[in-house]
Amino acid sequence: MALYTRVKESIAVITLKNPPVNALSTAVRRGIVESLSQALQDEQVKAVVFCGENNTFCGGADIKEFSGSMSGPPLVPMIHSIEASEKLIVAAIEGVALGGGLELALGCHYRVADTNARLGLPEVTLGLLPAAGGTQRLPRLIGITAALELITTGRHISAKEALKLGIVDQVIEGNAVLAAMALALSVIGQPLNARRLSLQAPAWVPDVDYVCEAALARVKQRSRGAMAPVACVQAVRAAAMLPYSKGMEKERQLMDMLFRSSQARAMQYAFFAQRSAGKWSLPNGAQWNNTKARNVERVGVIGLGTMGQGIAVSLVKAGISVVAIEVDTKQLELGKKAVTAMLQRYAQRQGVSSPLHLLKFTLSFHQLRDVDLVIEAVFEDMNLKKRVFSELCKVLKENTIICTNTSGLNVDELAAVTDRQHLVVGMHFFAPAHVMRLLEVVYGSGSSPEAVAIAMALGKRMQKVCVAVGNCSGFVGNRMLKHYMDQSVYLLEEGATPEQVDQALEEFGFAMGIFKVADLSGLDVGWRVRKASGLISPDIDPVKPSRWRFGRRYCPLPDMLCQQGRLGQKTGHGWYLYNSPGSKEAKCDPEILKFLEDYRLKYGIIPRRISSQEVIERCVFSLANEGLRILEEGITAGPEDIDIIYLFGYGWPRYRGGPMFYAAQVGLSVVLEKLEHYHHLQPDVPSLEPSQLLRKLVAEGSPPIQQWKSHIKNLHSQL
Ligand SMILES: C/C=C(\C)C(=O)SCCNC(=O)CCNC(=O)[C@H](O)C(C)(C)COP(=O)(O)OP(=O)(O)OC[C@H]1O[C@@H](n2cnc3c(N)ncnc32)[C@H](O)[C@@H]1OP(=O)(O)O
Repeated sequence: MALYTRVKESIAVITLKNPPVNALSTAVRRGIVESLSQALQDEQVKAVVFCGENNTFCGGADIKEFSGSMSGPPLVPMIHSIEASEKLIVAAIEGVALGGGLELALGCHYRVADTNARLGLPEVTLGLLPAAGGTQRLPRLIGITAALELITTGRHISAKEALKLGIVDQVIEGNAVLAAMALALSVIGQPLNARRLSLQAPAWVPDVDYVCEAALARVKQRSRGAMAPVACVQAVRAAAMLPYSKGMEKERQLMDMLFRSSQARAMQYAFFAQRSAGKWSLPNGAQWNNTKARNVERVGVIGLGTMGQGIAVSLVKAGISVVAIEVDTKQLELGKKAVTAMLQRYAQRQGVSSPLHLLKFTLSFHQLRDVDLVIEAVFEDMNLKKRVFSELCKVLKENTIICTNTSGLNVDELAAVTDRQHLVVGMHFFAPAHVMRLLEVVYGSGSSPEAVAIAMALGKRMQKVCVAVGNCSGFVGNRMLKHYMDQSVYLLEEGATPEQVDQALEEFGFAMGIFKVADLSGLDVGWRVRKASGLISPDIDPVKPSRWRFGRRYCPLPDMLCQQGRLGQKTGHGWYLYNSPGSKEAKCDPEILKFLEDYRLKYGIIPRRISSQEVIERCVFSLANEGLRILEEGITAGPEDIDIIYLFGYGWPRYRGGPMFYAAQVGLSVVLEKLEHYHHLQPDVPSLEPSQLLRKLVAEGSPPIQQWKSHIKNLHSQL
């Protein structure tokens, strides 16, 4: 709703009330229309101030309403009547003015913001465009180029930047509502036409066509198949080329197309999935709102390799003191140099003072005696990690949390060597740890809810998107990835090339195809894991290794590449060829094509043409199938957690929602049918066998993804 109040005789204040972000729900829009009409009818009122309750102007349209049938006053005519008002209207922006919230403010004649306010048109991140006049009014206010940048990225900007761009008229420290009233009193009576953005022409740009074409090329390259950024450019171009009313018509047409799209549904799902992952819960009933996390101020980081460096940088950026440990002076100096350089660059870019005083580098475990939490980031070796954990217990305070950054080792086995199993959790960062947003917080069978809460809260402070997951081999992300990778190499055996598989995956929307990713990470990473798990042993023929291990299909191609020293980018060749070791541009390598041909000949495999559809079905459905198994086992609380892991850690295209959402969108019965088909063709690949949960969900009529949790609960109670 909206609250109407009269102050200072001649001023009416309309306060949006819809906690927590005053989204423009049906009730709020009704309230605005009624309050505005009251203000316009009251002869004593000369000016109106719009503001939001609880120092939050407005978070935009109510996204929850998008999935139902919309009712109540529509935004476009509502904002138009604000702009057309004969009485002066000022927006007092505190907290946020986002999406429809900013569009409402753009309909007002003046805008005042407080110094901490954030503004933006983030509709593109929801698969939409600013369709309440935002694509037409903003270019008229700040010019085509700046509007294109803001609308196509959805970036939030500070009040300071908004002032510089001309979006707000004043930025004040203190009460924006009082400042808006003061501004209103100082300009009452002045003509308003010059303040009505729909009546203005966008500032002239010498070559609008060129600017828009360049923007189009940029967004197409960046968004990898997402429709909304392209539509945003088209709408802004209409603002540059057409009169306001025609531009609005174009905005509406484009919005109609986007609003109905599966991409918009996926991105709106992703918005709520991200928030749902933050509301973690454990199988024992502990959850985010019934578990207190004590504060962490000092953290120890053990190991300053690539992961440790990134973790230390993220911690310091969050204002946390770090004691960083290495085994010898040389490693310590190397780590120190890298961390210091990263933080200095960060301070320079942000224009802040360097936070290096928060860092201490040492070789001595004794320096850890005061820390509240440690993150172990040593080499991925169980025995080494166990040794580190035992040593830590000798020096740490008795309530210090011990976290491991393992990417898949058993957290319970590690906890077992400590004197505090309840205080041990996994914090699985993704490389590079100071850049990647994802953090899997892994709870073991003995981890206390408090330890999980502390790790989740620390991750959030480090600006990570945290997902609580149970302890299993590879946790969630890497466990699922294994099946996706297996299918991709089987496809090579059967006739595909690395480029063909990668192209299909990139067209699907992945940031990078699987073989390019493997070359980037280094093929030896997986090789080491396979050696440790007994899949590679000295008695296996290196020239013609078996294609089966432990009774299951196995593809030895990656091992054979490693044996040839083809480890990826770092050696200048892997699945692709690179100009030199370390260079990034992947080129098709004729040697690999020959190698694959010889391999198929040696094993009597007749190559066949493989379609992009088959690549996607086999790689993506086997990934989703494993995700369903993870849900079945209760490793995550819901499908949203899995999707967030893939969106933030594995370059999954946001406009496809995540693997679980994608499976639901394609249709669970289709996924089931395809998996049955591929499993029939590959009976020696157990992971292709449709999961029990998939069969159950299909049998129960393929409920929407939001209802899966209750079906999973029933599955658990039947087990
Ligand atoms: C056409 C389309 C038009 C005209 C639009 O306006 S589309 C909407 C455009 N607006 C946005 O995209 C803003 C979305 N919201 C955010 O970015 C953030 O929520 C925030 C910056 C406004 C606040 O961030 P934060 O303080 O971290 O809080 P949360 O993100 O956790 O949000 C708190 C709860 O509010 C719910 N929420 C937030 N925005 C909306 C919204 N626009 N509609 C409906 N609900 C919204 C959010 O889901 C959280 O709810 P719970 O999970 O706590 O139930």
